[in-house]
Amino acid sequence: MSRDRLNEEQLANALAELPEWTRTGDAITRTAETASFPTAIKVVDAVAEQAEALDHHPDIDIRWRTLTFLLTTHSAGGLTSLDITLAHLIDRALDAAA
Ligand SMILES: C[C@H](O)[C@H](O)[C@H]1CNC2=NC(N)=NC(=O)C2=N1
Repeated sequence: MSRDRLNEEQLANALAELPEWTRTGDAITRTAETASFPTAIKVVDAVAEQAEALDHHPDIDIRWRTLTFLLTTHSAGGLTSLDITLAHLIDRALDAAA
């Protein structure tokens, strides 16, 4: 999968499929409240496994049962298709825990 930065048009198209995500400059973020702290940790564990498989890692903020994920591709200095792929996987992990 490409680690090239997405252009504005590619990014707009990709973000149209990710309504829960907010663009903040060169990153996208999603905050989600889970049912409990153990559920939040299970989501983080599932995401960690997928991030390893993808060799692409989110910044994760854990506050009791609220998780914030921040995605960017450090090596590219911006957003790439890896961030879009990981965002969809995180959406799926959150849905599965709901
Ligand atoms: C060598 C390895 O591919 C790199 O260090 C990877 C690991 N995970 C990564 N994760 C993220 N979010 N950005 C990167 O640039 C990155 N680089």
